[in-house]
Amino acid sequence: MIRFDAVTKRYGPRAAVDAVSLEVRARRICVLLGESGSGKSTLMRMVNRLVEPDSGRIMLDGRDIAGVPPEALRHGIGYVIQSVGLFPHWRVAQNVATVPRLLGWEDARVAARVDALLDLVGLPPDRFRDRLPHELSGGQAQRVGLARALAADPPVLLMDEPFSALDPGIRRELQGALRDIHAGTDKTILFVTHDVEEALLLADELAVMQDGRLIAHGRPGEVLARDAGPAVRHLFGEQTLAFHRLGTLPAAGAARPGEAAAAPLLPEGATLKQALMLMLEHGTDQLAMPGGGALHLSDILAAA
Ligand SMILES: Nc1ncnc2c1ncn2[C@@H]1O[C@H](COP(=O)(O)OP(=O)(O)OP(=O)(O)O)[C@@H](O)[C@H]1O
Repeated sequence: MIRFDAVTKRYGPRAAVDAVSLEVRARRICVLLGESGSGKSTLMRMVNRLVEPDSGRIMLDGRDIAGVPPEALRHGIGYVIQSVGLFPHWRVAQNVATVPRLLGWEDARVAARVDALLDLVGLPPDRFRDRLPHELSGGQAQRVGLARALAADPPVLLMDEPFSALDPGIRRELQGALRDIHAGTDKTILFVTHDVEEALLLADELAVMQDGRLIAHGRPGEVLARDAGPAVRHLFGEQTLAFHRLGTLPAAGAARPGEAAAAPLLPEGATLKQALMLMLEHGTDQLAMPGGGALHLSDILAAA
């Protein structure tokens, strides 16, 4: 769906993005992860032509975006940024309706779409549609920003550290809301963050950047595999890499047949990290699996 072919962008002698080739498959959430200055935002901003590459090519649905006028391109790409960027004198409904209005939708269609989107992002339209941006909390403003990006139903969403400025609790709520929205709408999402926990929570695919280069790409479990290179180990923390890896492994895969008498029951679909947390919480070294079987602490250690 989004393909970068040897894309390079230089500022002076330094390459902000250095010969990056990456394919983001349709309907996936691909998280670009890397330390500050590694080139994540620059790579993302080339997709909607806010930045032009010096060399290489970016294909969107098989079409070279260099041949698509930026305005037309951006109508098919939602863009959400950390500072939200709502128009301060426009009410929430007007802000959300920006792109549908540019596309010439009729009033009734715009109004219905605005209400549906406010519902989708968890803001009851009756309470929120007539508010001004300064009457919103940071989390509510970010929800409006997400609604606005989704307004014309673009197949692609670019999200550049959208939740970084929010409190941890609100941030988790919005991460959950984004996963739900993604599950219900089939968008292809490119998401930039330097937060490892956020990346692992959201990513179908991880693309790890360092000094402008793509140094790892794959499913989180592949990127965090035991043979991960030094840069990935450093980013995820030498001490915590194995723990993060447990979060990518389904507990069901490590369980054994048999009973775990009187042991706590692990929820359906839990990871080994969740299993370990549950063992610590209950001070036990065994869990019962939903549908039968048992998971022992030694099974977790063997898989880590
Ligand atoms: N317009 C610009 N002019 C000059 N240098 C730039 C410009 N934009 C980015 N850079 C440089 O390119 C490099 C990559 O920047 P970029 O913003 O893409 O990194 P990032 O990984 O998104 O960082 P952060 O997480 O801090 O946002 C940095 O060294 C930055 O200083």
